Amino acid sequence: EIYTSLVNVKHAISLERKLIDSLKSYIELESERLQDIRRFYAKVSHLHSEVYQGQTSALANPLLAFTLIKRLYSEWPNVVYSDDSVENLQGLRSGYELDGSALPKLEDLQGAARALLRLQDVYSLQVSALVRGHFLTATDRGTKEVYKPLVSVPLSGDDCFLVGKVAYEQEDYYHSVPWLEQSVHLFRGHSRDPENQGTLEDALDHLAFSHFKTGNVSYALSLSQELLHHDPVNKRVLQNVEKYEKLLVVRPHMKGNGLRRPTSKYLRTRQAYERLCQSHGSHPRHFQNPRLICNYFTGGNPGLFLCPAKREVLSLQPFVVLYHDFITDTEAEDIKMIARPGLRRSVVASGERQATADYRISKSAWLKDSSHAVTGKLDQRIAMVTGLNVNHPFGEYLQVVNYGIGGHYEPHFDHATVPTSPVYTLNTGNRVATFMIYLSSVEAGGSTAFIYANFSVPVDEKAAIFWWNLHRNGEGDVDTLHAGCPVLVGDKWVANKWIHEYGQEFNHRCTLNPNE
Ligand SMILES: O=C(O)CCC(=O)C(=O)O
Ligand SMILES: [Fe+2]
Repeated sequence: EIYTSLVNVKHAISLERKLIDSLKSYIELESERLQDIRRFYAKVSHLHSEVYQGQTSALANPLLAFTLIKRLYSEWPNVVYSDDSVENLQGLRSGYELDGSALPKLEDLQGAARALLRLQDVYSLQVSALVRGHFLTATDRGTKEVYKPLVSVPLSGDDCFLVGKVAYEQEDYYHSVPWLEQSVHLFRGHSRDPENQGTLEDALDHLAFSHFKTGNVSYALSLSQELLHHDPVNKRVLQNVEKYEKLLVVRPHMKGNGLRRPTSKYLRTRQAYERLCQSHGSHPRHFQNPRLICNYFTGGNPGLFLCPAKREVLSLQPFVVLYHDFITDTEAEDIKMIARPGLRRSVVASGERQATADYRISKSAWLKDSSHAVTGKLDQRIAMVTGLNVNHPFGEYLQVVNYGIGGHYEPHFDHATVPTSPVYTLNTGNRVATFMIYLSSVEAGGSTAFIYANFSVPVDEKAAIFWWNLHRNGEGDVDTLHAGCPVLVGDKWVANKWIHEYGQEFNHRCTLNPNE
């Protein structure tokens, strides 16, 4: 899987660079081959126009007769049956196939297309602008540019076709329609490029059917008629046209029921989630609530006297704090470097087991090897600022996460909510607290959103965020429902340290008060 981590996407660039080199040498070889053929063509046609001049008498010259026979016997076959073009093509293909296992697969293409649809939804992006390479979001007062790329790369008709087709195949016509509209628009009046998979006819076909499925029969009819214009004997389309015409006779004003966004079973909290993702860091400030303080924090720990933690209290219920400049650039780079080889598709708890899910798109690695000085140092610092015991198994190993294209983690709890959860396999109780370090910045998107608590925290490079997942009585705090918003632009890395209940008996008092 490439699309679930930007590390892999970056690797794909070097793959393509190699392919460009081999395409260049293919073009050179083919040009030489064509040049040779052209020279032969020029030679023979010159003989015919200048020497024979259509007169067979010229063949009285034995030299001309000999060369004619030689040409027909051996020169022409050497040209006609040449293997050179096949050899050149094989060279090109073997360069491509050599990297076979590292090349994107269908699931990558579909995953990347779904990422675009997700970004379109969560950030209310206009498809027509996206297609032109712009990130415009619809607001009450018109449109706003959420991100201004250095270079805007427009999409082609075929690009849009593939995105629309992914939605179409999921019977998601809300998304297939705008993408296929763009595809049809871009394909019209263009000849077919060899690299394309779809054609104007394909796009018209899918778009017409999407409209038919959503009840817009008259539009489905006119698109099908346009399609017949290009492919007049297409039986299926001829039948469709007949069907649509009959339907319109019965109900001439049929307009369709409009496009409705498909409901997702995970997103009961979708509206709040998307609002928080769009608002780009919307936590209340200390001037709005005087108890939300910023301070240099030591917690009485001598280890912090010389360099106290820069602590900002973001929320009191649930209790969430942000530690600015928690990690140095070098430490963040070291952690990423150590984690890179171990990155695997992130999983989520699924009953008693763990499984991949569309609602968490990232790769992650557990840093189990305590021989790395940097992980030990971080553990020590986390223990100092939280006052908690983070040694394994009271703290889990550091989990380093790299998000992929449009990577996200939809609203979830970090703590176990069922007794069978894999969280309990350490036998140290539930995850009482989360300590999450931002190891990178991002250009746009990717905030951490607290859904019920109604605030979001933008990715703040080198900062760390801490919150209690459990109430003091050990019950899960539903207010901690949180999410990693889709990364709009950038390469987002975080590291999670989950701290468990056991081992904290003298550090974090529990309570017998059932309401606390
Ligand atoms: O990436 C984020 O902002 C949140 C990640 C998260 O909640 C998790 O990994 O459990
Ligand atoms: Fe989480």
